[in-house]
Amino acid sequence: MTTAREQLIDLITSEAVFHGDFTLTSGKKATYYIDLRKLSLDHRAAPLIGQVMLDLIADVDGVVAVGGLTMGADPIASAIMHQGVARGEVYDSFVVRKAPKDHGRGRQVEGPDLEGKRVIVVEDTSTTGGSPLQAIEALEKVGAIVAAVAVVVDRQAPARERIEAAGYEYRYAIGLEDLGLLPQ
Ligand SMILES: O=P(O)(O)OC[C@H]1O[C@H](OP(=O)(O)OP(=O)(O)O)[C@H](O)[C@@H]1O
Ligand SMILES: O=C(O)c1cc(=O)[nH]c(=O)[nH]1
Repeated sequence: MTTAREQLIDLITSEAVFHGDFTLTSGKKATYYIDLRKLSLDHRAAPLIGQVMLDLIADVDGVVAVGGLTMGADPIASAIMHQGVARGEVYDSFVVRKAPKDHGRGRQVEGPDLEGKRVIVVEDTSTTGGSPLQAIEALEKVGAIVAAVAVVVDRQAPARERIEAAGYEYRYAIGLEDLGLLPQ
């Protein structure tokens, strides 16, 4: 029987890798784009993402919540939360807005109160690591303790180096080699 990770790799390879000329969040150019939103919002793939990410973060102690910079991170955090409940591993989820809300409570981090709580920043695809670093800045402003950054697909651009240089643990579930792609 194939594992959840193997099934997820098959789905990403066949349905979420697009070839062409792309501009990335960082402004870098690339000849392929991994559109994980296409799968994190898909009923076949979302439970697999939840399971693979639960396995990835299982040994990080004392974590009460997972989430990241909206919107790529949002369905990843939800998948972890829902699959976690099914496994008896309880995580809440949170959403970090790209900027604080300009009305209501003016929050940038939405969800449970995270002051003094250990959290994991999640991400769908990581290239430069700028998005998780932005999420970390907002989380630390509300007093959260970031235990690690956990990513579904790592593009082998400088995300690991930047996040580790900033003092945070970085781990990922699927690398370019798993998808038959070369770093750019
Ligand atoms: O490692 P980085 O250089 O930060 O790039 C990766 C980010 O880019 C994508 O999000 P995008 O900025 O396209 O926004 P979205 O999630 O709102 O679609 C992706 O979901 C990551 O969050
Ligand atoms: O760097 C990015 O912006 C990026 C690359 C990628 O492959 N997929 C994605 O969603 N964002």
